Amino acid sequence: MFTKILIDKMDKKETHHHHVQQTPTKSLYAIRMGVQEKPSINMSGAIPITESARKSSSTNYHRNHHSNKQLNPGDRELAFMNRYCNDRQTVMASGTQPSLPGLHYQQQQQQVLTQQVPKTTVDLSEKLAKINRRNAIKELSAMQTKNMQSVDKNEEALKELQESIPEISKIFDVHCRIGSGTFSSVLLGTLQRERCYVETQRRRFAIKHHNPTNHPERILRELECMFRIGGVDNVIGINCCIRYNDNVAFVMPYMTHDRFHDIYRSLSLQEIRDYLRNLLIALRHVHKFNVIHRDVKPSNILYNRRTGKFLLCDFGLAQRIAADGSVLQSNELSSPEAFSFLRDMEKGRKLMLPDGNSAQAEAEEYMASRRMRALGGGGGVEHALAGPPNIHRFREQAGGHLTKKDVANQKADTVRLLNRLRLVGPNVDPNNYVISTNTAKKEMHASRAGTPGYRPPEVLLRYPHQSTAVDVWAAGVIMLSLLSALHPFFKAPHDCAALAEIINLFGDIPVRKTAFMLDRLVLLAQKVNTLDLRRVCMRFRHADFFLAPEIHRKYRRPDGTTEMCRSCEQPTFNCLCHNSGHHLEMYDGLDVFPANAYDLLTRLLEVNPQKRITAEEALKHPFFSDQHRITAGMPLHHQQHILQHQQQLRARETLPSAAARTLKAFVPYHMELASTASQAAGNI
Ligand SMILES: Nc1ncnc2c1ncn2[C@@H]1O[C@H](COP(=O)(O)OP(=O)(O)OP(=O)(O)O)[C@@H](O)[C@H]1O
Repeated sequence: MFTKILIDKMDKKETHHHHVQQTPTKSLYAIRMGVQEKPSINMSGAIPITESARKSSSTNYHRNHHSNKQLNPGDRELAFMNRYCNDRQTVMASGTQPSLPGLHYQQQQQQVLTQQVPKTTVDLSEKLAKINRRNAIKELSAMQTKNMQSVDKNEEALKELQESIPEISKIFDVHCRIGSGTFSSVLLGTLQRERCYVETQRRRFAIKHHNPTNHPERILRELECMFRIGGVDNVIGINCCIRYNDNVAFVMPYMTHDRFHDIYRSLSLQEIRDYLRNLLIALRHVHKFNVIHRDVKPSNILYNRRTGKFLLCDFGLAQRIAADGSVLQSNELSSPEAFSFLRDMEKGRKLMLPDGNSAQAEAEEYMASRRMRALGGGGGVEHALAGPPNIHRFREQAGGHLTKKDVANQKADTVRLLNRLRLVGPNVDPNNYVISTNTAKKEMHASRAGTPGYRPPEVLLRYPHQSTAVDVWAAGVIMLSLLSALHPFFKAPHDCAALAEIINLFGDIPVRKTAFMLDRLVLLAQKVNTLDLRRVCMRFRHADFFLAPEIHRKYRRPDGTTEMCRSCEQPTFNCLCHNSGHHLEMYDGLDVFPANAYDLLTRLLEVNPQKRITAEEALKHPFFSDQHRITAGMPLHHQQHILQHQQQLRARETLPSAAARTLKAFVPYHMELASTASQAAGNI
């Protein structure tokens, strides 16, 4: 049956795709026509255009270019065309023609230039204009195909949900797709019975529609985690679960969140501290249940920068560990555990609480957090990462005139560093890079569940007895991205390369030692030095300063060369090796993070899982000490009051009231579909 569904779907997708490719939309057609109908381009590639039109197109482009993400597809086309026109004008202006007001004047200039410019230049600029036009058309159609595909995917997800669980559209107004992963599509829904409310007062829900190919036991495991663990301490809860045949949807409180990719470079120290604290609170909670989340990564963290709210979601890969440290297999659907769980869920019906995650509730919470901030308290912080105190001095050094050679040198330095971090020996066999030293036990089977780039050494070393330390490592990788402003930090295509990246950063010795302790032997061709995490983070975050020509000139040898460190392959004054023996440029005052941030980072990224800090211990680390929150110049008694308030808030953690155990029972309906589902809706 699965196969049939899959084939049907694939057929549908393919037909649709053909349709998309063959029939350009009206707007594309119009734009194509526009391009073709333009007057033939003269030697300067200029299309007569008034100055005011030029200005407005240029302003539009700049405005749109910066806010392109918020634009709808039509606007994006407009932005693109504006840019296209601008680009053509740039080509036109590249013939040293100053931009002058007035159409008449331009035409005069064109005539003058026609007479003066030799034929070869004319040919060249015509060719350039043609190439430019062709590229623009290509780019435009690619952009349109992408837009159409995303609209298609959105509609496809809506249609699929409504077709596979028909009752959903009797309970919810499903608005759009808000996310998708390997195993599911997540859609935004509001209750139909709240249609009478103003839109902003309607509670919003995230409906996670599992792909029918997702194994039922896996879905059950995720559901169990969300039910038993979720709803408190920054862990996502569940409102209800609806099943129809082989289709399952989880209904969860919706949370507006920021994409990590958009914010990781600009988070302030306080925001980073709050982000990590919230993550560790969530992990401490999950780990209390002897559960490894196994997929801790930014896209599974919902974080709202404005309100400071935080939720850890997606328990699709979670695993329970037994007392002896072995990973428990998920419950079989017919096992007594599964039944007892479903019974518990049934009882959970009565635990329903009203949600408060409407847009209005969110705005109110934001205003409350602003008031708190005004008093000097925590919560979401608006301002971006403030520059270090000595930033001006460094800027002066870095801001000197850059020659082409300087820029090339800068690029080469960074590329060398990235290559050094990502290097994998050419003769390594990716399927056979680690062997077991314990010949008595031949097991090499270990769980690899997780996302590349976030897997810890013990997973890459195929160690079967994994623990909650797996998640702590992933939290460390997130912290590494935040401190270095490099995301994703680890990018290996396979586990062998992933281990190589870890060795390239932490050195071969810690990895060899850990491997030995776990009865493993890593096959390494050469020694690799440990790098200094703080300098690596600073090097990426403040690349401009490390690459400032002034500093490079200061250390250049009389013959024009620069001494390089053979181990980290950087100039010796920028050496990144731990305990470097070189004379280093210290960049004092450049770093915005306190030393204890790097101390915590080192402990989260401890190669040896048995020595790695736990989430609970990490929360007691001085990096999170409240002393950082005492504001200079404010009477202490006032701050005491703030701290008390903060503690009360923290007791609640940052969980929206919405997510507190608002559980609905699992609704396995088939025949009695209408009655049960409506009843479920009534209970939300
Ligand atoms: N409660 C929610 N509120 C708002 N958005 C959500 C919510 N839950 C999930 N999302 C969005 O949907 C995306 C995918 O969700 P989720 O990670 O649970 O699905 P998945 O199929 O398991 O994904 P992956 O395969 O990437 O792990 C998230 O990254 C997030 O952007």
